[in-house]
Amino acid sequence: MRIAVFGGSFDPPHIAHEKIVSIALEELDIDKIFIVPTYLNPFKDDFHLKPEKRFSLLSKLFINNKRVIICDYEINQKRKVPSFETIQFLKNHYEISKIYFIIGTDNYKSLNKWYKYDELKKEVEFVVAKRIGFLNENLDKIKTLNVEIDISSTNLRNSINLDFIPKKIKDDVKSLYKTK
Ligand SMILES: Nc1ncnc2c1ncn2[C@@H]1O[C@H](COP(=O)(O)OP(=O)(O)OP(=O)(O)O)[C@@H](O)[C@H]1O
Ligand SMILES: O=C(O)c1ccc[n+]([C@@H]2O[C@H](COP(=O)([O-])O)[C@@H](O)[C@H]2O)c1
Repeated sequence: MRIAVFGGSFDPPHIAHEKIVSIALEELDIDKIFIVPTYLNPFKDDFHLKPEKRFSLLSKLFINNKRVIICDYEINQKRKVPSFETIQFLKNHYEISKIYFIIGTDNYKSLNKWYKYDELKKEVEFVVAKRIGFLNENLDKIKTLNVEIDISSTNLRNSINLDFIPKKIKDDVKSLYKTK
């Protein structure tokens, strides 16, 4: 099986995440995409929505797409999980012949600080989702995805604009932020 791994905080999921998945399924030669919500990004100090909630929002969002798997490995560890470890988990559990790892331009810049980066880059091919507002440079030798939606979860947490929340989970996100 050829796969793409799309890891992220998804705190909350937004329409750029949805678009990344649909472009990846269309443009990468893959059978499935594994979306892996973090328990907590190794470089971050806290999360906002609980991991189980972020997992269930993603599950609802992609429920009808058989090529999308929402993977609970990281949230079940209840700690920061380096992507290298997640890749080992996937390789041990599935017959995998190719792994793309999708990240946005912001993460691409700090990749060399990731845990066991030199080993990780031998196991996966990084694909960069081009992000408005970041310098999308030095990407000529790399596969890219043209996302072109200027939104981040941070902006959405600061002021929830439901226009940027995928239709399927709009009501859930609305009530989550009302009750917070
Ligand atoms: N608008 C976007 N364009 C391109 N890539 C994106 C975009 N939003 C998120 N990504 C990428 O998708 C992955 C998961 O994103 P993440 O869950 O961190 O959302 P985010 O909007 O970056 O959140 P935050 O503002 O909390 O960092 C990351 O690699 C991120 O760089
Ligand atoms: O492995 C690492 O050292 C590492 C350091 C920082 C970020 N990551 C991963 O990068 C992905 C994107 O994270 P985020 O929070 O920007 O959505 C997510 O899968 C993180 O686990 C991984």
